[in-house]
Amino acid sequence: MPDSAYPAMIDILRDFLDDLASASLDETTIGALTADLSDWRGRLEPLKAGEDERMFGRVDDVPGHGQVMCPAFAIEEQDATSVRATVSFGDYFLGGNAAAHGGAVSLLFDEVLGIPANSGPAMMARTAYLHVNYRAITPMNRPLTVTATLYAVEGRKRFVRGELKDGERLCADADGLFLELLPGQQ
Ligand SMILES: CCCCCCCCCCCCCCCC(=O)SCCNC(=O)CCNC(=O)[C@H](O)C(C)(C)COP(=O)(O)OP(=O)(O)OC[C@H]1O[C@@H](n2cnc3c(N)ncnc32)[C@H](O)[C@@H]1OP(=O)(O)O
Repeated sequence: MPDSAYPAMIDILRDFLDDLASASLDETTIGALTADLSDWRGRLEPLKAGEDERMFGRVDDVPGHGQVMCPAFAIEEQDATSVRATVSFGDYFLGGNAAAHGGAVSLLFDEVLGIPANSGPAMMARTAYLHVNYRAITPMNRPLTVTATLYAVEGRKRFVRGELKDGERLCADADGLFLELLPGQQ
């Protein structure tokens, strides 16, 4: 995707969602925003495309693959069985009491554990289960470290563990089973 403005547009969209989530809105602003968003719906609707033609979540060389569903993480280290990345939960991912939403933490783990689960040449693997333990509050708006390691492979089963840390403090850990798809399996 050389020279595309898409990654910068996704960055602005992330910032917009953080600003929206952290704002106290008056009725005039809500009305203006509704009109602008409605205008954009009209512009985007005719551009609907099949999965293979979409960009959202499918851009390999930008953090988060160019989507805003999950916090963008930046990979610092990666090998065949493990990955380490930094991530920050913006206001859009606030749960309550200054802690990140648990669903957003799970979504992050699904994405990050999916990397070592899918790093080999074999068929793609899908998440069969993802067990998440919330060990301490996941703080907002600061760099955290997320890691994932493929620790066992049994036939089609790939077992992956992950941790989310604020410095040395463990915020959450996860254990996932990813199953290699069979030929023809969706
Ligand atoms: C933010 C967006 C950005 C997008 C940007 C894309 C970027 C690209 C990055 C890639 C990163 C992908 C990471 C995301 C990955 C997903 O999130 S995938 C979406 C969530 N997962 C799903 O939708 C899966 C839904 N489930 C299924 O499709 C099927 O259940 C499965 C997982 C394919 C397994 O079905 P199956 O092949 O029929 O397997 P089955 O014969 O039932 O079981 C095989 C064995 O596994 C065991 N097993 C199966 N399920 C379980 C279970 N839940 N617990 C324990 N054992 C189990 C069975 O007991 C059996 O064991 P054995 O008897 O052989 O010892």
